[in-house]
Amino acid sequence: MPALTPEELHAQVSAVVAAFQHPTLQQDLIHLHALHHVAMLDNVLHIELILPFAWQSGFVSLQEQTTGTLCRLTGADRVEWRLTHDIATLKRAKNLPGAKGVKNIIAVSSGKGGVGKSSTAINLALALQAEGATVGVLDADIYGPSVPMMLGCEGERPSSPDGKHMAPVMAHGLATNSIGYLVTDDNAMVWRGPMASKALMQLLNETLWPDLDYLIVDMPPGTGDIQLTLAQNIPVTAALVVTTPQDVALLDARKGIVMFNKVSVPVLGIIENMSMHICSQCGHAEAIFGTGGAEALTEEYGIPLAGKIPLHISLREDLDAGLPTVSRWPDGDFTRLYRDIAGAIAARLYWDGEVVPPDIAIRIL
Ligand SMILES: Nc1ncnc2c1ncn2[C@@H]1O[C@H](COP(=O)(O)OP(=O)(O)OP(=O)(O)O)[C@@H](O)[C@H]1O
Repeated sequence: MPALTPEELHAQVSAVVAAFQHPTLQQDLIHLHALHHVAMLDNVLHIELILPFAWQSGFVSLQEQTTGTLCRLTGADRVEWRLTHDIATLKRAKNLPGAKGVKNIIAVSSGKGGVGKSSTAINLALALQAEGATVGVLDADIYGPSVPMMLGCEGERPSSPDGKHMAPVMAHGLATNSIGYLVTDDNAMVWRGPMASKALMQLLNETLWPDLDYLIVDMPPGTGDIQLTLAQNIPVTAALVVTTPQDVALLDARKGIVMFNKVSVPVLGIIENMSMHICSQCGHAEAIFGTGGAEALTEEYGIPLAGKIPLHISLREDLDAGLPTVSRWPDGDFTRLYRDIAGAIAARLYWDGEVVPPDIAIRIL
């Protein structure tokens, strides 16, 4: 096969890459300006992509689906792929100035306690990381700060390099801070609303976050004053509402959606947790909390169903061991599920959002 000119090579690769379809792509990769570099060296085709949202799973599909065709069309022996992420900063609700070092904040909330908001927040944070992003977690769940326990770093304390700011606790690659690192016993439980909101805003603004693509904020459950104040003041890009399929949880999830609407925070999706019980003995799936509720909610508010996570004993055991499922079983089925949800969320955040210049993080230490 005669060697292609660089222009011909670029045209061939562009055509194949442009034809690639994936649920996360609302425009093809060429229109997205993702194809950064194409070259043939020693009969190895080098292709570099730059994506504005966390896209590792999409990248794997692209390689699987196009490598053979590309070799055939270009005469290359193999393809050397490279993906770089340059995650876009997206417009925040009410154009609030961002938190230093943080590109995008995603609030994970629930209308009521115990639906698995923290479990979902942590596994999604780890899944976004696995998808190629740098991620942090702010545990704002003042009434049950479970993030330290779930990440296996109970008893740790953030250090302070300057006596004013806190260096986050690093756990499983995530930069984390939690009221649970700072307040022992049940002290925080008795804080009144304004005190709690102030403490949480301080936690957000006085943590020395490393450059983060996404900061997941595990919100306190419910829709009271604290939640409303936080939803209003945290520079959130979008929110996720976690619910279970029971009517009572759905009723509260509805209140959560209304609360975010009130303060102009877009709700990116609803996550149905504990949607099916999967028996650890026989694998039988049973809808012990009912079915169809989250779908009804998504229809009513025109908000997408971001995903359904089953109720399974291993998800709880992993968290109790301080080794969340996505971290403990990187190739497991539940990890696949969380990564699919995370990839879809990252993409939707980008497609629904408006790209703004990142804040320049200036910190005086
Ligand atoms: N899908 C699931 N399968 C099995 N166990 C789960 C699942 N989701 C959550 N759990 C378990 O349920 C319990 C409550 O979860 P979690 O603490 O995440 O809820 P929450 O909504 O954040 O609660 P709160 O708001 O009261 O802090 C935990 O023990 C957790 O491990």
